[in-house]
Amino acid sequence: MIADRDRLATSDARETALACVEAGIEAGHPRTVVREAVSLEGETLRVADATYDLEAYAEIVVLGGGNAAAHVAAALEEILGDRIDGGVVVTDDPVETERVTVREGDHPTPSERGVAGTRALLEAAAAAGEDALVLAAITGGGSALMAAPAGDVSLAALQSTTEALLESGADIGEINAVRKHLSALKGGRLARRAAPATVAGVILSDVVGNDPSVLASGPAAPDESTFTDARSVLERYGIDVPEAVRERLERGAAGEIDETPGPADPAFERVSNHVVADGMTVLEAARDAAAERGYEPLVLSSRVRGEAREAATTHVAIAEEIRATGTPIEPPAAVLSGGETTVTVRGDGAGGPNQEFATSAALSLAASGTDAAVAAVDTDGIDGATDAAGALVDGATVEDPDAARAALADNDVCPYLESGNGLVLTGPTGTNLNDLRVLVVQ
Ligand SMILES: O=C(O)C(=O)CO
Repeated sequence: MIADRDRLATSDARETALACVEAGIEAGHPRTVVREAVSLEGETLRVADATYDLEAYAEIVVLGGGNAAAHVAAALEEILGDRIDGGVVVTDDPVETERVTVREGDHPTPSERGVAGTRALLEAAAAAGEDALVLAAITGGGSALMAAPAGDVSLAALQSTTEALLESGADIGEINAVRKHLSALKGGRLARRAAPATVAGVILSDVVGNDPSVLASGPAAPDESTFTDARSVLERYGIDVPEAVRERLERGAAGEIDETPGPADPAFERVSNHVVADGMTVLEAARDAAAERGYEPLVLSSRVRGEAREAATTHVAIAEEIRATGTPIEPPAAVLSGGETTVTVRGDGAGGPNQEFATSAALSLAASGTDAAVAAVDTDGIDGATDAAGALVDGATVEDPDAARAALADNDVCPYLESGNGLVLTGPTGTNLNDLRVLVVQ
């Protein structure tokens, strides 16, 4: 899965960090987690802890989107075979399916083809009858991939708003509060389109806390955020948006446009959202891989967030403590965390949160002389808007601390890491369960 693995795995600590990354991503792949969470016995379909009597439904369709949505659709087809009548998913990681139509879109910036695919998805949702069972394959990346600009908002306006939001340092709940109010699908509007069909969300969570209304901007979840919240996010982060976006949010806040459907909306009477995998799925597998290699594992949290470079300093401090005093665990040890850090972009370069985390960690490791390797990856294989999943570093990565600091200052760590042989390249992994960080302390 990791390109040029041998070149990267130059020490036992680095090898172990890569093994943890691979084990975590593999454990979170839909072919694994969907098979665990979904099963068919006779006419009873189990999705997580819910059961559906298939005799009650005239058709079964798979609808959704996200980086891993086609893999979810393929896994559902394996389980349900020709019981699936059709469906549409929009993704940037296509895979062959027999019955569900896979439409390609783009991530992290929405595109024309994504809009076209999403139109087909909305049409399929509207066509689902009262006696249909909709399996909603929803995964991270869905917000950009399932692009359906609402009202007078153009695709170009949605693209520039998306880019400004992603660079602002706002968290995913804040970003998606805005996106939900610019969309014909997000914020529960897909479920409203499909109602009164029964909807069972099969969700891979890449958001801290697994809130289905935030995940992929909650196409099938009631939304409690408001137009006013969306305006506050833009104000809080000083985000400039095109006129049509500003006007829509203003009109919505003034009550001139319908709010996204909330929990009391009848559209959700037959909807249940099931999270079948999340960041902890990845962390548990990575923890086991570390233990198998003789490293004492310590899972810190699946909920780490905040500015990537600062989170790195804290993580390295924990590694330093382990090395210096054996607290809270004795080396050799592997410290693991998940969640999603952010980058407040001030410069004009290439990189992503995991690459900034790794660069900042490498600087701290070099400064303290700590013998540790650090891997930080986005489990979908795409960190920021680069081709790298993230990076693998140690204290030796930073030969020139000033150059590393300059790369961070310009948010241009991707070329810096590339020149130091630090980038981890996987290509699209088929899943998306947030970030994984592994610190292996010798
Ligand atoms: O909203 C999205 O698309 C995300 O990746 C978070 O789920």
